[in-house]
Amino acid sequence: MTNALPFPLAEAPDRDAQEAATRLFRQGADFLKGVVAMSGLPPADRMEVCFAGRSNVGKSTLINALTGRRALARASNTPGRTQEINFFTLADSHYLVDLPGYGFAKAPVAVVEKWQRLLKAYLQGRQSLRRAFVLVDARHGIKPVDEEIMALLDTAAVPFQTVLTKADKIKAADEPKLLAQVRGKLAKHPAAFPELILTSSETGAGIDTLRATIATLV
Ligand SMILES: Nc1nc2c(ncn2[C@@H]2O[C@H](COP(=O)(O)OP(=O)(O)OP(=O)(O)O)[C@@H](O)[C@H]2O)c(=O)[nH]1
Ligand SMILES: [Mg+2]
Repeated sequence: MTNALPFPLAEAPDRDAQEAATRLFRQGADFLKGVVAMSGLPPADRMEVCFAGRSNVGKSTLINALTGRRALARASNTPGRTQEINFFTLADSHYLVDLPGYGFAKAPVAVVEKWQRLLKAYLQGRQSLRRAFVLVDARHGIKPVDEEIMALLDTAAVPFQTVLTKADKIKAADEPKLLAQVRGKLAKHPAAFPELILTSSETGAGIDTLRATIATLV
C-alpha cells in the first residue's frame, strides 16, 4: 500500500456488487421528464445520480449504455444536443439525470446561458443528489471548464466521480499520460471521489463497473 497511486482506476466489481447491479438495472429505466427550471424538479424522494460534462463528451450515450436502451437519452454528434435536465427513473428507487453539456454548444448564446445557469443551480442545490459523475473525454483530459464545475461541486460539497469516456478512441500507449493529467488536476478537488472509471459506450468497457458503482451507493 505504500506506493498506492492517488485516484486509481476502479477495480472490476466483486460478485455482490455485480449482483446488486443486475438486480437494479434489470428493473428497467424510463424517461420521466425534461426540466427547464428548478421549480420543475421532481420530488427529491430517491437516490439520484447525475451525469455532467462538456458538450459532446458522451453523457446521453453513457446513460443509454448503462440502461441497455439504444435511444432512451437523445444523443447526437451536435454539441448542445441535451438542453434540459432530463430525469430517468431506474427501477422505483433511483433517478439518473442527464444534464446539458457545458462549454462549446451549437445553440444561441442566450439559450446556452439559460441552461448553464440551470445546470449550476441544480448541481449546487439538489438535496437528493448522491453523486455527480463528471465525464471527461479520454482524448482531452480535464479542461479548465471541467475544473470550474469541479470547484463548484467542492463548494457545494457534492461528491463527484470522474468517468473517462470514449476509451475506444485512445491508444493504450496514451493512457498513462491521460491518467497522470487527470490525477494531477483531481488532487486539488476535495469533493473528488478517489477512484476513476474508464469507459467506452462503444465497446462496453467500464459499463459494468459504473452500474455496480451506482447500485452500491448508499
Ligand atoms: N467512439 C465513441 N463515441 C462515443 C462514445 N460515447 C459517445 N460517443 C459519441 O459522441 C457523440 C456525443 O455523444 P452524446 O452522448 O450526445 O454527448 P453528450 O455529452 O450527451 O452531449 P450534449 O448533450 O450535447 O452535451 C455522439 O456522436 C456519440 O455517438 C464512446 O464511448 N465512444
Ligand atoms: Mg446529451
